[in-house]
Amino acid sequence: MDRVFIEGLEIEALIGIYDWERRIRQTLVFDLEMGFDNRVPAASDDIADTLNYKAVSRRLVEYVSQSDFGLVETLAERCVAIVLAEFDVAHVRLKLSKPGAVRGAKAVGVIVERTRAG
Ligand SMILES: Nc1nc2c(c(=O)[nH]1)N=C([C@H](O)[C@@H](O)CO)CN2
Repeated sequence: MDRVFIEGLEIEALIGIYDWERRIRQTLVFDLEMGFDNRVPAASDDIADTLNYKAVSRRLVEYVSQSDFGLVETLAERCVAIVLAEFDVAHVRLKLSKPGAVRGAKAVGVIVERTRAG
């Protein structure tokens, strides 16, 4: 299956389990891979036939900017649910990184892969 990807999408959010984290906004980084048959837009050369990565990015920015969760797991799960429900995507892989959250690590976070049911 072909894929459409979004790499290094930075979004500020209220996220974390500690008191100090509840008082600040932190930058999260989103890397997505979405299963999509790119042969149709390749044949038509029409943006309407694509999985529009700009539209997906905008939707995630809108959602994540307003979100408020303790765990990156929760936010990642909600984001993949939105992508599967609102876009013509059968499969999505999301790497959600929280840079600087652990001293000595460039980033920490989660990777989730979900396939649309049915
Ligand atoms: N698996 C997880 N571990 C941790 C999380 C998390 O969301 N998922 N969060 C924290 C803290 O919020 C941390 O990011 C602050 O530095 C710790 N572990």
